[in-house]
Amino acid sequence: MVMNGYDPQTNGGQYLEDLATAYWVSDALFTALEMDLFQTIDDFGIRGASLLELAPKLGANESALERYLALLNSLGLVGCYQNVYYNQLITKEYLLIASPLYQGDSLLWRKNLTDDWNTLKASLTAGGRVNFLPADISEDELNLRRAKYIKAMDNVAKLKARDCTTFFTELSGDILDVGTGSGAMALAFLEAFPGTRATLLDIVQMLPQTQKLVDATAYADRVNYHPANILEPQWGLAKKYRLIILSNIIHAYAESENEQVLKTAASHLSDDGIILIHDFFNEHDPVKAHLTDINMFLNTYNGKVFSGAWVIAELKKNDLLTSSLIPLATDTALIFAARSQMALDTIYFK
Ligand SMILES: C[S@@+](CC[C@H](N)C(=O)[O-])C[C@H]1O[C@@H](n2cnc3c(N)ncnc32)[C@H](O)[C@@H]1O
Repeated sequence: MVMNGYDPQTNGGQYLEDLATAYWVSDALFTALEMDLFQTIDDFGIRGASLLELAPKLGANESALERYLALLNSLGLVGCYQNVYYNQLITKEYLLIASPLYQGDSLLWRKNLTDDWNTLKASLTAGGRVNFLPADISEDELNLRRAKYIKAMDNVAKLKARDCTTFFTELSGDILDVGTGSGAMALAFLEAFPGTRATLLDIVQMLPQTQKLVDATAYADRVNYHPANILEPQWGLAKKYRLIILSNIIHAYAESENEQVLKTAASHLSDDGIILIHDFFNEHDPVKAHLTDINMFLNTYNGKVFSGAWVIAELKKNDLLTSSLIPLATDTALIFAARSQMALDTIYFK
C-alpha cells in the first residue's frame, strides 16, 4: 500500500489518509498474532471454524470478532465461505508456527519497535537515539531479548537466503558469515552446496543463541563458531574464505566502522573467493530503505542505510572488483565482490 510511494494516478489526499492509517493495518495483524487467531483457525483442520466455535476459543465477544474477521478477510489473511472461516494461503505459508517460512517472530519484533518510533521527535531534537534499555537490565532479561531478536532475524533471513544461493552454480570450501545472527544465510549455502563448511562469527553473547538454532538443523557438524567484535581491526581468523557473507550487518554501523569492516573482510577473502553483501540500499526500494535508515537512527548508536554506490566504492578501495547493485524481488539487494574477474564471472546473474 503506502510502501509503494505516491501514486500520481490517485488522489493526493487519499495517499495522505493512507499514510496516517497505516498503523491500523499493522495493529490488526499484530493483534491476530498475539491472540493466536490463525493457529486457532488451523486447529479446526480443513473443515474451518464458525464464529460460534472461534469466539470462546479466542476469548472474544462474538459480534466484535465477526467485524474483526471481516477486516482480516478484506486484508486477504482469512477467507469465509458459508459462515466458516479458514486461513488463506499466505497465512498458512507465513503465519503458522510450523511453517518453515514462519514470520510471526519477526512481525511481533516490529511491534516492539513502536517504543523507539514514539521517540522520533525527541531523537530528532537530540540528534540521536534517546530510547535505551534500562541500565539495570539483568543478563537473563538480555538473553531473553537476544533469543527473541535472533528468531526475528531468522524469520527474515530465511525469506531471502534461498534467493542468494541461486546466484551460485557451484561452491565448495570455507564460508565465513559475518554478524551471522541465526546463521540462516550460511545454513542455506550449506544446504545447497554439500562440499562447504561454515564459520559463524558474531559477538560472544549472541553465539549460544545461534548454536541453539543451528543444533536443530542437519548441518550442525559442518559449522564452527567464532566469537569476535568486527569493530576490532583483526577478527582472530587464520583462514581465507571462498565465500564471505555480510547480511544485514553494514546497516548496523556508520561509514568509519564499515570502512574497517570491509577492509578486514577483504583481507580474509581467498583469490577465488566471493564477498556477498545483502542489505537495504537507498537506490533499491527507497521508501523501505529510508524507513530502515530512521529505524537504525532510533535504535542503534550510529547505524544507517547506505547507497549501493558508497559500498561499491569502498570495496573497490580494497582492490576488489564488484557487481552492480542486484535487486532481489523483496526490499533488499545484493552486491558481489571478488579479487578477479574470473571469480566474479562464476556468479550467475539471472
Ligand atoms: C541485523 S543482524 C543480521 C543477522 C544475519 N546476518 C541476518 O542476515 O539475518 C546483525 C548481527 O550482527 C551482529 N553484530 C552486530 N555488531 C557486531 C559486532 N561489532 N561484532 C560482531 N557481530 C556483530 C549482531 O549480534 C547480529 O547478530
